[in-house]
Amino acid sequence: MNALLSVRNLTVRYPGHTRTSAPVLAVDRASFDVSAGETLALIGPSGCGKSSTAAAVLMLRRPDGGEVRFGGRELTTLDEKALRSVRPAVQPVFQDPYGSLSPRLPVRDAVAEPLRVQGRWDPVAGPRRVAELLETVRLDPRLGERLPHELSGGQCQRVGIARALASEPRLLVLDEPVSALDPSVRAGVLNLLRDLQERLGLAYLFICHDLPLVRHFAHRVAVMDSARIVETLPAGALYTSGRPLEREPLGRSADVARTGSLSRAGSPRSGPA
Ligand SMILES: Nc1ncnc2c1ncn2[C@@H]1O[C@H](COP(=O)(O)OP(=O)(O)OP(=O)(O)O)[C@@H](O)[C@H]1O
Repeated sequence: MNALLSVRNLTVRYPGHTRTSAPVLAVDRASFDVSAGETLALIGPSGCGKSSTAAAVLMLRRPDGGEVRFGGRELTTLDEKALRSVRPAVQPVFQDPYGSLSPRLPVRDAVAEPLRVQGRWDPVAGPRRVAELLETVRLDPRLGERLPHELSGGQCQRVGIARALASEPRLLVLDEPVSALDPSVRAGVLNLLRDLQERLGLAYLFICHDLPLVRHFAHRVAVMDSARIVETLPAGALYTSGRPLEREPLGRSADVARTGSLSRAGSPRSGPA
């Protein structure tokens, strides 16, 4: 099966922090595929390059090398005008549910915004579509009147997902989509994402620090360390029955895969979270 997203030798560099310091190599020749209906998790210690990879896939940052092929089109060579026709199909969902919404925009306008920006707003069908999108993410359409601060974190993240769905995407880049949420509401949002994937055949690039959650939610896992993808494996192979899986040593990332967790500081914790 042809991959929906095919990334080859992706390289992202940032300028050095001072005029004399060397550039930061944030992503070093990363290669991976994501198919329709599939979730590929991107895991690794803090600072290893996950968000930079996501930003390059979203074309929020032009890569410094490599290819990002989406739906058969090579994105890195497209100019901004050509990219505009592709952007709706690749949508982000970010970690901070409040930060990704404008504080003064009622929920219904936040969800309608992509339709307006893409010239697809219709005064009759538009409000109906917004209500339908809110129902799709299991929110009462009457919440559309509210401002983001009048919603819970979980409700706000559902609005973020509804807003992404308004563009009729084929790939969602989920950058730690539940890590800012109360543990009691995480499962609801993840179940929603899984149902949407099944119904709509969405592909997910899922950035996450929580390995038990990755094992539960993803199909495959790409392990990043120091800007490189060091291994890609089935999510079920991260570890089995809570017992460490015997694997060839791979340095820090292998420790992470064995022990089942990552700390924000980048050092693995001593056991499954
Ligand atoms: N705008 C920037 N300018 C300079 N360096 C940056 C910039 N953004 C990220 N970096 C550096 O690039 C490297 C990769 O950062 P990135 O945010 O992609 O990692 P990450 O794996 O997503 O980390 P985290 O899990 O903490 O979010 C880090 O060394 C980081 O300091």
